[in-house]
Amino acid sequence: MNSSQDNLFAKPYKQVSDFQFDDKVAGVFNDMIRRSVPGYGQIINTIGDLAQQYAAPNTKIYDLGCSLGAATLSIRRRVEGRNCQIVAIDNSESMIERCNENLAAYVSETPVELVCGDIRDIKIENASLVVLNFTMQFLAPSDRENLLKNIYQGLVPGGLLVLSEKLYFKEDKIQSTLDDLHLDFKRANGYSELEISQKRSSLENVMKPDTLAEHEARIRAQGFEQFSVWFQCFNFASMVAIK
Ligand SMILES: C[S@@+](CC[C@H](N)C(=O)[O-])C[C@H]1O[C@@H](n2cnc3c(N)ncnc32)[C@H](O)[C@@H]1O
Ligand SMILES: O=C(O)C(=O)C[C@]1(C(=O)O)C=C[C@@H](O)C=C1
Repeated sequence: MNSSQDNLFAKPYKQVSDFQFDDKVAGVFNDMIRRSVPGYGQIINTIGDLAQQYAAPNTKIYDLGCSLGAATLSIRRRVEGRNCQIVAIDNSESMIERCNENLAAYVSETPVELVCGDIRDIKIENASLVVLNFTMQFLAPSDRENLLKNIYQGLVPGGLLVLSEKLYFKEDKIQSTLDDLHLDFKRANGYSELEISQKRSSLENVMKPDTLAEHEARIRAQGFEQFSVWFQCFNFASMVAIK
């Protein structure tokens, strides 16, 4: 996938503005997320494996907050021949434009409906798999329950939700220990102290992580029968829930 190197926060800003998924971010996003989220590549590959297990014939698969289409591409490779339709949605025009190019680079018989829109406004229907890969953390906390309701109602029985998120920990020493490990991961990937601190300020008002207990309680409250974390590295986790 095409992406320039992320140096968006490398020069000092007098005032750091709130993080947005604009054209600048979309242009470096593949590099940014791989250097910022431990296990991202593994999570993308595993979403494909889960699609192979869960995508039921003649159903839909939703990739909510698809960005450049990494999860959609991973899924599409694994569900050929099942008459599935993938619906990939993002409200950033720059992401959708680039996602469209990325999808067009590979031949596939599985159609992808690419939607530039808000995931809070669409109706999920006849879904065997719904993916929220580091997207829900950017919704206002008050909107998260409704989104999960919509997902639960739109899943077929036995359907799967994959939810990946940055986590917050209520226990202060655990929070600071795992946060420090994440910062070391970013340093090891070449980010400077200035880049790390400016990006942190930029995300502060925009990205509001929940605790794992909050995620589990909200998911189970919708009626999901089974729930587990299948991946965790430091303060990043990916969860599965089965209807
Ligand atoms: C961290 S990125 C997701 C990464 C992507 N799922 C992946 O696996 O590479 C979050 C994405 O969610 C999108 N987003 C945030 N809020 C949204 C909303 N309300 N509706 C649609 N997309 C949204 C952003 O534009 C951004 O592209
Ligand atoms: O928490 C951070 O420092 C991050 O950079 C995380 C994160 C994410 O989890 O989505 C935030 C914004 C970018 O989309 C890439 C990574």
